[in-house]
Amino acid sequence: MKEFNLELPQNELVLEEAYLARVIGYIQEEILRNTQKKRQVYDEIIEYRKGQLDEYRSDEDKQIDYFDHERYVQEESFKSVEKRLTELTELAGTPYFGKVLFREKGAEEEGIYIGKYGLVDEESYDPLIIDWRAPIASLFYKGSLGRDKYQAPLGDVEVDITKRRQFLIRDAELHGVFDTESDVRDEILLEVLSSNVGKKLKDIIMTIQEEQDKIIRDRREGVVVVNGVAGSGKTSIALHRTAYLLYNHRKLLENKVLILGPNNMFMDYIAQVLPSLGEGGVHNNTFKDLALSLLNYHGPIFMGEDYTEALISGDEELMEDTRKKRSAAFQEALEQQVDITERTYFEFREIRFQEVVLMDAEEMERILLRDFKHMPFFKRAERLKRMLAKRLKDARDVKRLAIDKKYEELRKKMKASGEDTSEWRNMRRTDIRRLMAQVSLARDTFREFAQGDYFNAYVPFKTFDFLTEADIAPMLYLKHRLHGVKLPFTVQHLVLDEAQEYSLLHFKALKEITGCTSMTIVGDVNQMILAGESPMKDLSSVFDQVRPYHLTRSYRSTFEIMDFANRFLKENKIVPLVRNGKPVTEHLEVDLDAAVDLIAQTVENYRRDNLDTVGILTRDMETTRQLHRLLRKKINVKLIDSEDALLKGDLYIMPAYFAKGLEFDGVIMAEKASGDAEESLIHYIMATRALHELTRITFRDLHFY
Ligand SMILES: Nc1ncnc2c1ncn2[C@@H]1O[C@H](COP(=O)(O)OP(=O)(O)OP(=O)(O)O)[C@@H](O)[C@H]1O
Repeated sequence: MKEFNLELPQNELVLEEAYLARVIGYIQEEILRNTQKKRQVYDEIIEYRKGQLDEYRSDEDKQIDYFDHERYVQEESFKSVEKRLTELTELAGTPYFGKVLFREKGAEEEGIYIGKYGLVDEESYDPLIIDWRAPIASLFYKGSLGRDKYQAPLGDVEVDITKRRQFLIRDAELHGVFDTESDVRDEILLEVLSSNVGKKLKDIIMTIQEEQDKIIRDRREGVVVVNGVAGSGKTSIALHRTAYLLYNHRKLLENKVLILGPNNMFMDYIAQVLPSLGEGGVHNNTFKDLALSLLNYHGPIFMGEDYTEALISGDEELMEDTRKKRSAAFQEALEQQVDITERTYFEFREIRFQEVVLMDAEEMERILLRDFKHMPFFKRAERLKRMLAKRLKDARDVKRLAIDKKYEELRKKMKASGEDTSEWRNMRRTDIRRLMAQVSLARDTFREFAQGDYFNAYVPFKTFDFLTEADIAPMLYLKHRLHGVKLPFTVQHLVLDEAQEYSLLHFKALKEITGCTSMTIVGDVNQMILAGESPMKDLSSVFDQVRPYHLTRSYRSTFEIMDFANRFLKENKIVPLVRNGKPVTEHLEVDLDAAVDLIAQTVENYRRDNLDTVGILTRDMETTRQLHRLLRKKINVKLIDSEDALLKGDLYIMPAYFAKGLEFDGVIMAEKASGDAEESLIHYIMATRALHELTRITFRDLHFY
């Protein structure tokens, strides 16, 4: 690895080396202690198990009970010891990466070391390492020295920050140490950003920037909305914020965070970040999959890549329908439909059982439209059905009692006069049977009350004779309004990534279904697949306590790449962090054969430049498939033609809309020459996927064969 100057005065360096040695020594002892503890827990379990088996040799139920309980205890103690061992093993290589010196009012200067996990010397109670998520660790991520504050459980604490020091420690050795007055940045950040990406998104705790840290540590309550340019760290921020919130509100949030991303490929791409920060127990999904399972809809639906393809290829009808279904007017129309459904779904009428009126039309209307207005409509109908069933039962009991009474009197009379009573029994049975048949008939008149179907109410909104992706959020919203939709788990914090694609109805449906008031919403309004207004820009009409953030600085790409990508933006341009790289290369309007050769050649050049992952990004699926057919004769490239594909390997070809949120060391934009200004957003998405090198190749008049 690259060595940095160890630029401290000799005496300070000696002190730092000594501290590192102390901490590493302590970690190793802790590893030993925990390994023994693990062994001990294990042995105890084995011993105990043997004893139990002997004792309950003949009682299978007891044995099963025991194993259920034992498995639980075993899992709990094992989990915690194992988790700690994993953390300690990681700390043994890089125990910390930062230090901050500060003085509280009237107190001595003190210093704390910041690492991925906390560590306390159990004898002296000295905090050897402070977890980066602890409130006091925020001092390390502040933009400057001097007066500042951090949030403690009992309120803000004012401090004077006197020094901020960064360390590069690998394999328990000190490779670099710097004092930085301003943001955590400079050489370490540039070094991190200059390295190759790897196949999955990584954590950024060593180099979180102040503007990012503010969002990560913003308070739990309310809705944080981040609109940021490509590469500004939105996904990273959302995930680090999740880890931060879990650490500081574990009881409330454990297993109660839901992260929704755009597709499964993206979810897989970000899957490592939270575990690498020591956090699990978070629910992940895509909006589509979650919604379809809540809708319990298994019919055909035009969605995913087919739908996106149709949109970007300019299918006017589909675009218009999509725009319509994203609009505020459409939400209004759905509300009206709820209203119409409530008033017309059932006929308000008298319901009788023989001569008994179980409910008159007026009461039925009152129950369905007024008394239980706070409940979803079909829930009210279920309630109505239960009320009717109860009244029917009561009426039946009265009748039944009357039958019993009638025959009892008859029996007495016949007995007194010495008549044969066998006949009355049959008559009684027939009467009861008749009564039950009438009850059943009466029940049939309101049996269907509990079977309301939201889908019927949605039918008038179907534009085509099939459903499309644009119908999913409205259907979910409508189902929720009519039936009340419930998630199978509790959500206390909701994270939405790539949220520029969400319509008002998405936000409303999610808010109401989860009942969640704490959210982190991130997206880039410049990366919408179908250009238009994104409600993400102002969510105050949907949520309370909205705190918007705007990020313009990008960390992903070189200066040259960002400068190039800015061409495709009219406003809100990216502010590049100055990290220079190779110039962007363009080969415009070449013949197809030459283009294929150029792509293969560029991949080879990228390899020579030590780039690991390379993405060949096209505009649509047809170009992707055809180019893949031509390219695979020359290079081994993986075709990504489904949003559920797995990113295996290191050279891919895919349409740009799949690459949203992903990144590659080198990117080749490969497309037909068209000069269509409408495509600038797609170009922006393509260009901003690249970290180190970017090449654009356009080919003339493509006649694929
Ligand atoms: N403070 C940071 N230190 C180091 N790397 C960072 C930092 N912030 C962001 N990055 C890196 O920049 C890249 C972009 O981050 P991320 O994917 O989170 O951005 P994004 O805003 O979600 O991008 P997109 O809009 O393209 O989805 C990642 O490689 C990430 O690791």
